Amino acid sequence: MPLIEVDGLRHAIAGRPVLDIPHWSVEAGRHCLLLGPSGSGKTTLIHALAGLKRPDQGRILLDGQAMWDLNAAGRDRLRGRLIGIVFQTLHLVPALDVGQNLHLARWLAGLPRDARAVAQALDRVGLGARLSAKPEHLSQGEKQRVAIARAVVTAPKLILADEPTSALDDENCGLVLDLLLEQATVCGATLLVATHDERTRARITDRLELPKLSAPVGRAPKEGHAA
Ligand SMILES: Nc1ncnc2c1ncn2[C@@H]1O[C@H](COP(=O)(O)OP(=O)(O)OP(=O)(O)O)[C@@H](O)[C@H]1O
Repeated sequence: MPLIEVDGLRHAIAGRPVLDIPHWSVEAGRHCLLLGPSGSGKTTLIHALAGLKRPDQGRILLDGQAMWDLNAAGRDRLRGRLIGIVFQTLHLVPALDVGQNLHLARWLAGLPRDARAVAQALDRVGLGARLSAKPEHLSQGEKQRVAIARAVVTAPKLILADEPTSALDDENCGLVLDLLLEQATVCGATLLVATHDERTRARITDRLELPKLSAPVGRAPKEGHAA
């Protein structure tokens, strides 16, 4: 059974078409790349899948549930139950230490407090010793690993990772991909990695290629006016 099923998905931003996906599905447990040049709508699709940005048209089924038929609270619950997200800009909460960032993710997912689950998730990314560190005291690579640990501390069925490697050198790119694949396997999760990083192509063979639907413009036109 598909974990992700998308039909007739269309979205425009400021009058410019960004997404047009007639049909796409990903079977449970598969690893899939979401490929496309900068501006092709990868982040927009990740946010639509996660119930964070409503698409203009179309249907998104996650584990058989229609994400956008739910109200905001229902979407929050479905996201909490099913999805772990590694955001492009990581979004660690700077005022909270590493452990608290992971506890917050579990709380937002409606899960009970579980210090062991948090410690295990950090151990699995090699950061067990940094539980009490604030994000500002971590290197970029360490922050990225915390973001991965936070995405999997809820034992999600779907891991969404938005451009997790493009800012990394070859060695760290390989390490982060290894970690994502390993964590997906540990959780038995479906993994979707959005990227324009060519180095990821050899590691994950399933793919959705997004075309760029319209040329970039210097300034976004007003809502409702096509570029
Ligand atoms: N808030 C916004 N206002 C205007 N245009 C936007 C906004 N957000 C996104 N866009 C435009 O929508 C298009 C798709 O953006 P999106 O971030 O989804 O692409 P992407 O493939 O993830 O790009 P990248 O690889 O650079 O992160 C781009 O052309 C972008 O400029």
